[in-house]
Amino acid sequence: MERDFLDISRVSVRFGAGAPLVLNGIDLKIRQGEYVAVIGHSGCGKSTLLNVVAGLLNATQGGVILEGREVTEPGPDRAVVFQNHSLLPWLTVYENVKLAVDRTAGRGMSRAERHDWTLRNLALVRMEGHAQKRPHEISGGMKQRVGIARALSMKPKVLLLDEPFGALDALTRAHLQDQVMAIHADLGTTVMMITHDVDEAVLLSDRIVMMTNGPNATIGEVLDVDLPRPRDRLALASDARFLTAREAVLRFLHERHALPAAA
Ligand SMILES: Nc1ncnc2c1ncn2[C@@H]1O[C@H](COP(=O)(O)OP(=O)(O)OP(=O)(O)O)[C@@H](O)[C@H]1O
Repeated sequence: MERDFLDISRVSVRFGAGAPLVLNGIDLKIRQGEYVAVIGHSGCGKSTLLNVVAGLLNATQGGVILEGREVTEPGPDRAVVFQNHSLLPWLTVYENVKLAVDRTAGRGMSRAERHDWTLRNLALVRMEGHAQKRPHEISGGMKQRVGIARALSMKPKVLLLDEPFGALDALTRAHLQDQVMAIHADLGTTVMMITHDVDEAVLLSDRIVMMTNGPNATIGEVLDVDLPRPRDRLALASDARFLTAREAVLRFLHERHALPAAA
C-alpha cells in the first residue's frame, strides 16, 4: 500500500492556557501528488491548520509528519503562498524568485543553473516576459503568479496555498486556477489549499476536507472528487458529477454546519 506522504495526526491547537481549542483532533493523511482543498466557514481554523503544517505554529497536541520526518519549524520543503502576495517591493520579479532559488533549491547549482532555474519557474506561470519589472508595475494576479513561481522554485515537497486567489477578480482567478491545474499536472506537486470557494475546491481538488465550525473545529466530512483530469471548467459547468460534488459541499456548509447567524 502507498505510504502516507503528509500525515497530520491528532492536531489540536489552543492559543493560550485556558482558551478554548481552536482545532480539536485533526487527522488527515495526504498522498504524494494529491491536491487537497480545505474548506470551512471563516474563523474555523483553516489557516491555523496550514500554519501548523508549514511549521509556523506548533500544535498544542498532535503533530505533522512529512515523508517520515516530524515538522518542527518552517522549511523549503513546504512552500507557502498567502492571499496577499508578499514580494519584496524593491526587487524585480526575477530577483524575487532568484532570492528564493539562491537560498533553497539553488544551493549546489552553478550561477548559470540558478539563473536558468529562476527563468524556468517564471515561465511556469508565464511571467518570464515581466522579469525586470518591480511589484508595483504588475497587477495583483501577476504578483500571485510570481509568488507561486517563487514557491515552486524551492522544489517543495508540499505547496501550501492559503486562499491564494482570494483577493483577485473572477476572471483573473479563473486564469490562475487553470495555471495551477496545469502546473500540478506537469510537476505532480502535492498541494494543500485553503479556500472559501466551493467551485474552486471542486474544480482543482482530488479531495475536499470540510471543517466544522470553531471553536473545537474538526473535520466534518471528506469528499472524493471523482472527476477525470485534465479538467475543463466550461465542460464541467454542466457535468452531473461536478454538480453533485458542488451540492454536497454546499449542503455541508449551509445546512449541516451553517454559522448560527446565517442559519
Ligand atoms: N495568533 C492567534 N492568537 C489568538 N487567536 C488566534 C490566533 N490566530 C488565530 N486565532 C483564532 O483562531 C481561530 C481560527 O483562526 P484562523 O485564521 O485559523 O481561521 P480561518 O478558518 O483560516 O479563517 P478565515 O477563513 O477567516 O481566514 C479564530 O477564532 C482566530 O481568532
